[in-house]
Amino acid sequence: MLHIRDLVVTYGAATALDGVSLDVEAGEMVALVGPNGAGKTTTLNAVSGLVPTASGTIDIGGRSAQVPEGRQMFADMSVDDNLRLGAWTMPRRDRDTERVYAVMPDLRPLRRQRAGLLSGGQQQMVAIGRALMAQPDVLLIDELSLGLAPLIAARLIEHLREINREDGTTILLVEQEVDLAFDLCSRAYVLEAGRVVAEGPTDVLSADPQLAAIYLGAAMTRDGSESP
Ligand SMILES: Nc1ncnc2c1ncn2[C@@H]1O[C@H](COP(=O)(O)OP(=O)(O)OP(=O)(O)O)[C@@H](O)[C@H]1O
Repeated sequence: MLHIRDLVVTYGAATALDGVSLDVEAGEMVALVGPNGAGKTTTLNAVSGLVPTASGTIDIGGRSAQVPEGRQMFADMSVDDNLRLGAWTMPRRDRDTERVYAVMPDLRPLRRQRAGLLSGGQQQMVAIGRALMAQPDVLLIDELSLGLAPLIAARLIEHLREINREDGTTILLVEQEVDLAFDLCSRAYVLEAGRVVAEGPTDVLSADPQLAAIYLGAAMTRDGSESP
């Protein structure tokens, strides 16, 4: 579904991605993890066409939609109108927000609320819902749990599981909380300094003590500080 080969992205003189290759098959949920500045957001932005690529190829076998870091709500607009914005390029008949409420019923009672008044977790649900309105084959999610309480983040993971199960939506998840990402995803890529340094089934990766010590533990706490 998504095939990236030897991708290089530069920002001026700085190389953010230095030959990244990754594959996400249809219906798969794959995690992209790694320390701050590894190039995770750049990878998603390159797939979405938000940053130019210097070389390499990106093949998507369908439509992609990105849930950006920081949610980016239109605070004065209702939940329903925020959702509809995700489908602005679609025919009018495809702008029905019911599809989102069906997979995230927690949002339904909030549909007329101003998005700016929602909690962080609710806003993240709207951000996911807005991306779903574009009926993507591949959902690219940047920092799902950032700033959220663990229970709320776990609830969002359940929603993603449901979205994947219901629609077969393929998911590429960038997430600092490795446990959370590995709970959802069966495979992962570990990025460091613009390169893939490890990849494989998440149960194998998390059982690798060297990898855990270097990439999946100390370097990966939510606030970027070292864990004990
Ligand atoms: N707009 C930009 N201009 C210049 N350099 C950038 C820009 N965006 C990112 N970078 C640099 O590119 C590298 C990769 O950044 P990126 O945001 O993709 O990493 P990340 O893995 O998503 O990090 P984080 O976990 O901190 O969000 C970093 O060195 C970063 O400083």
